[in-house]
Amino acid sequence: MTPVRKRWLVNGRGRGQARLFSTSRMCRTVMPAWVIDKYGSNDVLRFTKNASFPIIDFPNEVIVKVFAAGLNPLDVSMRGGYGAATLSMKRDPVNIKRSGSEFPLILGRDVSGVIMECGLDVKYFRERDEVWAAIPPWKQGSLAEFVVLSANEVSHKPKSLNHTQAAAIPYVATTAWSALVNTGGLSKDNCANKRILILGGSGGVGTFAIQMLKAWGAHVTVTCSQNAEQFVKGLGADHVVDYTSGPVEEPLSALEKFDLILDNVGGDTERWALNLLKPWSGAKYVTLVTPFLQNTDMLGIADGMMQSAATMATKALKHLIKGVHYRWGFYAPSGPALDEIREMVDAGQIQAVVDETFNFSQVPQAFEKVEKGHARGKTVVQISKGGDDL
Ligand SMILES: NC(=O)C1=CN([C@@H]2O[C@H](COP(=O)(O)OP(=O)(O)OC[C@H]3O[C@@H](n4cnc5c(N)ncnc54)[C@H](OP(=O)(O)O)[C@@H]3O)[C@@H](O)[C@H]2O)C=CC1
Repeated sequence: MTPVRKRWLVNGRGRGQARLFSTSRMCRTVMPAWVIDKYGSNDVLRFTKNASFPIIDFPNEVIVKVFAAGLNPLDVSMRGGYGAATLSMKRDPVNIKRSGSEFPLILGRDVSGVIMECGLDVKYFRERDEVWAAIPPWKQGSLAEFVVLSANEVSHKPKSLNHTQAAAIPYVATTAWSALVNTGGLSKDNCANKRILILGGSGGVGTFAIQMLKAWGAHVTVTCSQNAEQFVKGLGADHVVDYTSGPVEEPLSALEKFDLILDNVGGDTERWALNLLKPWSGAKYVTLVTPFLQNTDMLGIADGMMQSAATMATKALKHLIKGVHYRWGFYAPSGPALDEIREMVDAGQIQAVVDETFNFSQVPQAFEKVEKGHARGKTVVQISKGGDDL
């Protein structure tokens, strides 16, 4: 690890644009991180002090020193190779060329930390700004001391949260925002009196979505285990249905119909959930559990995408005939969405729901916890000393 003085660099690796950026005061080539060198179960996780230090390749990028990292079910799936075909297509070709593959791969989609370095085109952030972000799954993740992100994926962290709390929000928040706002068409101005059903309300996405929708004035019904009932009511859920005490569609069918359903559960929910929507009123069912990445993993990019498009179109048409809209929801990176969410957090409308925290040496245990399921909010790993809470 050789410290180098700050300098300006022109990085010309043939991407068709000159890349000017400043290196850090203490320019390092390696850093501590948890990596995987192949896909598999928890034993593929490996701690190293020699992971490649992130590089600013584009002038709109920032390097963030990670104080806390949130884990998501996606990290467990990606550890096993889920999405590898599609994500490899989106990965930085320079990095792939450097190591010959996507490995060593760093997982971890949520980050809360402080900006250490800004590319020359970055206007909105400065070094030492406290930030949070949801890291796209095709980029190296936050289970490392540093991570590089585009400035438009980053947002200033809510002042009312410490880093551990802040790391519990970005990925589930940007997913819920994308599903409810971009796909579902909801906003703070049109939610009042809308009836929303959240299938799977006690996990990461559910606990965030309940709070956001309540802040926007919606009436929120939630399905969860009986032992999570008080927990989700405490977050604002108006009505709770226990899915463990029998087929959940029966009690739900007895309720007034819904304007939107957010499905965090999948499986056989599609068989009955769309019947719970108000027909011919623009009502939407948005599911986060889609076969998109699985299809490309199994069939290859072209066939997998065609298969997904055909499945999506067939289902959308089938339900459109009955007067309801069927949609797939996806995580979408968005600093601007996180800016809006920060305001709601700092206004006391949304709280971070941290299920359990682990330290940096306990990353395998954190994965085990997420893998066991039954989440009540989020699992967070504290990465570096120096955050206000560490
Ligand atoms: N398409 C996309 O881009 C994204 C998709 N996702 C997907 O969305 C889903 C939810 O994500 P996330 O909230 O982070 O996951 P979590 O693991 O944090 O939460 C899942 C929750 O659902 C509960 N649950 C399980 N089965 C049922 C059921 N039948 N009915 C009601 N609740 C149930 C679990 O608790 P318990 O078992 O105790 O009841 C748990 O609290 C995951 O499948 C994830 O992969 C997430 C982000 C992005």
